[in-house]
Amino acid sequence: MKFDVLTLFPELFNIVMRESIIGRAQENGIIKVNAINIRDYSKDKHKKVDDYPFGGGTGMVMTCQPVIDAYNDITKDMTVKPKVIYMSPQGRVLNQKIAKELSTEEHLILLCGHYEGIDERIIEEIVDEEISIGDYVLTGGELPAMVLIDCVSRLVQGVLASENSYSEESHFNGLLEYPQYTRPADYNGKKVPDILLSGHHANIEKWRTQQSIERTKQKRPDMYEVYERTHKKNL
Ligand SMILES: NC(=O)c1ccc(NCc2cccc(O)c2)nc1
Repeated sequence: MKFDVLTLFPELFNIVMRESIIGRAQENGIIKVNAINIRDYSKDKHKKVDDYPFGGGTGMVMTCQPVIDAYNDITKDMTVKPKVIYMSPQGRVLNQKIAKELSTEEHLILLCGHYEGIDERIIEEIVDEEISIGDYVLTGGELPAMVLIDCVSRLVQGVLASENSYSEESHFNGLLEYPQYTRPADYNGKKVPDILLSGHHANIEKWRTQQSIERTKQKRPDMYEVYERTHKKNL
């Protein structure tokens, strides 16, 4: 899966996306993250990429020309135009379901805005979808783009060590994750629940499911309400 990222700060991606699981997935050729510097496409003699908003107001707006020219350049040889996602506070809020949908795409283009946003005509011209990582405003779309790349990439076949490592985890099955323990079995007098040391896998699975349900009910009643509706017969 390939991500082309249109950004004013490509170095951010070159450093962060080279580390850990995403970095290894790039080395293995499963994922490719290609950061493109929008500023390189500015035709302004001072390489300006923003300007004052018409109608007044504080802050600056990203101009059309550098972004549209960058998009046209990276897609000029593509027969199928990839989906363009603009990271914006106005977007559909990212969740595990959306991440799963996006992980089936071969190629995504992510557009990172800055300042107070981008000229609306960019959205009309090239953006297919706006996605937000939550209801708050950041200084730029780069962190949201990295969050999206991380949560989508880990669902791509071969990125995580084992497929089922995400199928049981939080949000994937509509529940929060059960508590996890590792050695030592007794840490400062705090013991690991006996059931987990029993080696009885059927009982362990039952205990874990019950823990997930209880945690979801307590921490995320909104998620529990959906789970209850879809599983009411088993509860
Ligand atoms: N919640 C998010 O996903 C998110 C995304 C981007 C962003 N900042 C850049 C920006 C972009 C557009 C308008 C705007 O006001 C600010 N901040 C938060």
